[in-house]
Amino acid sequence: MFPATIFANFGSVIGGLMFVWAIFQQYFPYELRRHVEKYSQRMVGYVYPYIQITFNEFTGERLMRSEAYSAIENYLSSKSSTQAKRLKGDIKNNQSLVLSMDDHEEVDDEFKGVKVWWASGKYIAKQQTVSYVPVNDERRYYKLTFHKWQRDQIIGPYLSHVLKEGKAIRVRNRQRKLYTNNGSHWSHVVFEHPATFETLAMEAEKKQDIVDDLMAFSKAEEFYARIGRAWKRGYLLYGPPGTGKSTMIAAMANLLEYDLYDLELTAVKDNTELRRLLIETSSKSIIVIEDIDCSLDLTGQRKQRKEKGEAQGEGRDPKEKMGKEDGEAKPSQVTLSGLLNFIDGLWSACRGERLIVFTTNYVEKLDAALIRKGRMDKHIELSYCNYESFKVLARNYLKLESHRLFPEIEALLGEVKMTPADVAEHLMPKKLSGDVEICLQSLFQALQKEKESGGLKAEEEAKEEKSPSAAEEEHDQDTESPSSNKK
Ligand SMILES: Nc1ncnc2c1ncn2[C@@H]1O[C@H](COP(=O)(O)OP(=O)(O)OP(=O)(O)O)[C@@H](O)[C@H]1O
Repeated sequence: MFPATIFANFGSVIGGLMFVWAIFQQYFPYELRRHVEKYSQRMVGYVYPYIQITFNEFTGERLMRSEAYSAIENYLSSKSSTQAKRLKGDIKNNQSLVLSMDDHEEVDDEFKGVKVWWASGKYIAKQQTVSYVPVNDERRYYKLTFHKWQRDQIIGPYLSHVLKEGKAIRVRNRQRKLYTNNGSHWSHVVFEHPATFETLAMEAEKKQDIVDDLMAFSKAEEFYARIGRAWKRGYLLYGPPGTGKSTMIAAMANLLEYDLYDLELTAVKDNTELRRLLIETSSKSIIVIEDIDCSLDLTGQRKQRKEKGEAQGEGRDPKEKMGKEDGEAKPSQVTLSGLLNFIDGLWSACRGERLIVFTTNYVEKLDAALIRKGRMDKHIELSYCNYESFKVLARNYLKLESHRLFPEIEALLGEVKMTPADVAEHLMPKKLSGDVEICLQSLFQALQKEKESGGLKAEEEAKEEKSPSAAEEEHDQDTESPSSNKK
């Protein structure tokens, strides 16, 4: 038979079937049609060896965007860019180009030796009866097809793998945020601090220990679930102003790719407001309470806002640093017990991983209840610049590994207390062309001047030996469980 004849016959058969279907739809009652559809689908089911699952973009009565659909979209984006012929491109978070497969495309995937197929599609939804705004009624979906023999493998492990991976990709691609509370509300800006653990001036071993701890925490979801504890960890960073506490927090956020919530306790009205603010924080975040000693006093009462600057002593005023306005002094209402109750109770009930970080310049002022084990799991001391930290700064600022002045600077740093912030100030080139010699000379002279003006470490240590402070006694015991407060 000629192909033309075949096409003619085929066309007339299709035409005939369509005619019968149209008549059937028009003259037979809905109930009968439903039965015919049901049984014909069952018949197909007996011979069709595949299972299909559809994931619609919008679900529920209020047509919320489905989380599963977004996760699948993220999961498929890398496969789409290598397999699909027609792609859609979009810029997400103002930064990265995200590709996904266009409608009616298909990609395949493999999971533990089992092959599956994903197809994208769309259909036009029925018009809503009342609509004052133009409605885009195209509804998209992904359809997953797999062999029915693999039902258990795909519906269980494969789908949870897809959802988990898809969510992880979204977290990696998202633009991270720095939240600050203006009274009872969080407002945010994009968080783009460049600090990393590589650029942080600190002893290599201590740094590695912190990085390992953070990484272990971020991967410990199953562990926390097994032992029945909330996936939370508390850090206390203490040390003089300018030793890098804020820089370390930024490095932590960059390492874990978490958001930052900078909680200004003195701007919070009472415990109820505090609770609300903390509950509003999202998963994968670091909640920071800076200068905790200035926000809560030892009796557990919050200090008045005016007092905070005064209590700061030699430290810089954190309000100044965060660019916050100074308000009028208000009666204190946020209490230490309010904060502790939250850390122990409600906060634990919030799903997802969170770190809480307290910083202080005066660890000895803190209440024992606040920093006891279980609340603050890790205590990290940031201290004056030593030679190892100086070498990190010299590498960062001057791209220097060695120099004839290094031995003299090493000797001086052993004798003089200078913060990494001050050392960094000297190493900051005055001109962009950066004269290494000028910077090192400037630091060398400053250290010498400091030594001559009596800032000798040895002298101070000798004095401290005569009357050891409560803080140091504690610190000697164990940096993992530092000072309880000696009132
Ligand atoms: N350990 C460090 N490593 C690298 N840079 C540092 C370090 N410490 C301080 N700096 C530099 O000094 C500046 C001030 O440091 P930072 O604000 O982190 O200190 P801080 O201990 O948080 O001070 P404060 O107690 O006053 O809040 C930083 O912007 C950074 O450039």
